Amino acid sequence: MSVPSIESLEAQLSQVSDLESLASPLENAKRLASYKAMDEHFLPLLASKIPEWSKLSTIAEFSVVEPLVIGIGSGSTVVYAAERLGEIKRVFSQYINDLNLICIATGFQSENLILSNNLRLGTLAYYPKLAVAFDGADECDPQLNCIKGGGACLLQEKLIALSADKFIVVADDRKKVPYLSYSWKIPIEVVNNAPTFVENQLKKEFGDDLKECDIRESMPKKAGAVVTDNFNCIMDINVGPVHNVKDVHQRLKQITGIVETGLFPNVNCAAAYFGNSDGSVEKIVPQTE
Ligand SMILES: O=C(CO)[C@H](O)[C@H](O)COP(=O)(O)O
Repeated sequence: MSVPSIESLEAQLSQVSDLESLASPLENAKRLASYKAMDEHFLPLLASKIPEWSKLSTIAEFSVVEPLVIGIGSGSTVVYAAERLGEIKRVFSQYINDLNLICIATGFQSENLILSNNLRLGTLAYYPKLAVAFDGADECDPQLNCIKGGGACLLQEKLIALSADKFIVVADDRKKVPYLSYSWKIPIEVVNNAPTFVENQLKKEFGDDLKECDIRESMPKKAGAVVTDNFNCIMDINVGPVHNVKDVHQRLKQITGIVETGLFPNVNCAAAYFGNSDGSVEKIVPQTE
């Protein structure tokens, strides 16, 4: 059997337009954005690892030597990114002995996503350098600064995003905002006995700009506060519109008891894909000043 071209394998991947419609236009939009992002950022990476592909004469002859390390985030949108990666692995594994594809999770949900799509789970300790990380966002501004943490995974999400050569956001179009804290509060991960201390420090630091400061509750599923994968709690705060993302992040970070903030000033976010309910996807790359 001859080895098919990479392009013909890519053509074996499902076309979103041929897939059964999901429960709502919003879910279709999330899937569309995720599939497009995965195709545009993972497939070229995979192709670059198998440059001698055309010279192979037998199937299952080739293994990728260097691990391809990918971050898979949390939330409801990245579910479709993991699904697409699982499909790519399935199709290419017909011809490649070992893709050597390792996925790093941003938390409990993300681990299950990786495993349920038959992807190989690795740890950040063992694979500290990622080629690319895919994740959702609660808000994303034109410079691709983000608010994350709607699913309380912000600490691990930031570790994974910053460990990657590039970070790719997948979202529906509700997440595209002119500036951060447009409609979302900022989640902050706080040591679990420190919310009162932190609130007092926030009042000192932000004065009247601190409009809301709530401990995130788990009710009705559990009485009491949400406990993160790192056994901390989450506070959702409103300090007004955030225009200088780095500055607000740093002012929060210097408060003892705040482990991490859900503000993600853009360091390596290369693109954001926003799925629209009309079936289109808008791709945004950072604006240069
Ligand atoms: O930051 C997150 C979890 O901590 C999520 O990525 C964010 O909340 C977006 O979720 P969704 O894709 O469900 O809109």
